[in-house]
Amino acid sequence: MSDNPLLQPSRGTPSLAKPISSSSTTTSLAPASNGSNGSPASSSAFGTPKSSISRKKPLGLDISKSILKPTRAAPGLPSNGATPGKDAYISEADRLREEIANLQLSSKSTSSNHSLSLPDSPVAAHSDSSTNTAGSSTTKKKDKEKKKSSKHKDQHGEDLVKDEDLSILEDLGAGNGGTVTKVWNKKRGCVMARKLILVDAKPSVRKQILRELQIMNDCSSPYIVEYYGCFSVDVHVGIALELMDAGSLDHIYRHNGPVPIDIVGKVAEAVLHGLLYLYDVHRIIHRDIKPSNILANTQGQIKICDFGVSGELINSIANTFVGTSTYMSPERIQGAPYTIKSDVWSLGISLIELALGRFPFSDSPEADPEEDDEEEEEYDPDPTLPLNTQRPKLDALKHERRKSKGVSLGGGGHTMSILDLLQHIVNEPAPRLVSKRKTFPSEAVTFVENCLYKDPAERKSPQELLASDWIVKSKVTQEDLRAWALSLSSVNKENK
Ligand SMILES: Nc1ncnc2c1ncn2[C@@H]1O[C@H](COP(=O)(O)OP(=O)(O)OP(=O)(O)O)[C@@H](O)[C@H]1O
Repeated sequence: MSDNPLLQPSRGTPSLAKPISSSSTTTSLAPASNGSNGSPASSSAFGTPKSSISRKKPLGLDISKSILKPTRAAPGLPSNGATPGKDAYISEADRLREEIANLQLSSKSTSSNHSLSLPDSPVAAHSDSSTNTAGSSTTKKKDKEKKKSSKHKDQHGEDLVKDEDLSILEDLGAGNGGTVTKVWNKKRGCVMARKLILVDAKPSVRKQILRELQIMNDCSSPYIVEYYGCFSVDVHVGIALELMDAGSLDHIYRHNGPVPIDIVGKVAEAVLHGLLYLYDVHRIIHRDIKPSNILANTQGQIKICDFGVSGELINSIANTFVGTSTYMSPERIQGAPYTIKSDVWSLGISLIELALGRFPFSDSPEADPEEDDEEEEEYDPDPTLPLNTQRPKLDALKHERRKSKGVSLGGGGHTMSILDLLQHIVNEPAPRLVSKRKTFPSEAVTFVENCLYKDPAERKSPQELLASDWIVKSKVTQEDLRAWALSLSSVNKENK
């Protein structure tokens, strides 16, 4: 996932939408919206780029934090002198959360303009409009800055999470924007995930990015990956996050096969709660919902990350990749404003992907990995087609699918380019939750259909979806989710 904590929302949206609209009847890019009402976004709301067209990067850095909700750090690591064990880690992680929460409380109690009222940050834009009247004095501003700067300090004036306290344990993954490693926080005695994003920006912009990221401090939800802090590391911006020890859903299905449909239902529920929390409480639209931004842990929790809070970060990611999300809704591809219903579309695509174990868009239903053998028999190479449109040999195909399931743009002998895919999303019927080999519950099929109406007005809202039968009648408990997470081969391997 990218740092949608940084970053993901509209990764590359503009640059992709433009070619499409020029080659089809699609509309040109509209100004980004900051909310479901479709009104034009303010310059900073939700980290939305001031001009979405000029943004090279996908939105959506991740990161979030739920200070008040206990989540267990991954087991198996020694703590500072304490007997290694689950309880030791829980208490360390909780202690850190409490410490941050206390700092927040004291900051808030001394001023209504607490540290999240940062200039140019999404929340800042929001809260400034209500609390900052024309007469804000210089003194007040200074006080505000002071509180901001103490936000991540402990009672000794030290940063709560500093890069030098983190020792690298292992790589967790890499996305377009950065790399993620599992780290041991020597000072706090707990494990964390550290995301490093290569940022191509001058020091002042870098500082601005770090300020904007502080908004994640204010996120507190059991459905949002917890944020512990951020810091500068050479040319990188580092973000310390809650370690989700079962990993992201894309890794999970790639290593374990399709996710059981009942578990997919709980994923849907968790993502919807997370989206609603972000929107209702912080007026943030996630903008980059996809399996790699949905994470699970062995506590049986499912959380989202990588929502875009820092426009500066999105703008400054050094990676030259001009990405786009293949999970983007048709209206977004056509340049319509982003709304929470765009996230609902991305959720629908992600759910199909998890249930089938492959990315749903393909020009051949035979792209189902379970059906590789059939494909081999049916494949009939056409020597008149260019080499790069020929289907590769089965072994290579299988290898490629294993490598790139989830962003599979190919199948059936042809390779779909990213522009073809975006055209396909706009012009063809939405994918459905169907498989030749499995029958899914009708409630699940209907739920996904409701996520994937191409017209956002018809598409259901998160509230409506949460009230649907598939969610309401689910009998899957958190204990079941825990058992599922513990059964994953990737998790088992880790624990050996
Ligand atoms: N908090 C976390 N706990 C455990 N694993 C994580 C965590 N955050 C990220 N990861 C792992 O690191 C991988 C890389 O994450 P990153 O956000 O850099 O990119 P991405 O979301 O996979 O791709 P993209 O940059 O295209 O969005 C994720 O796919 C996930 O497997």
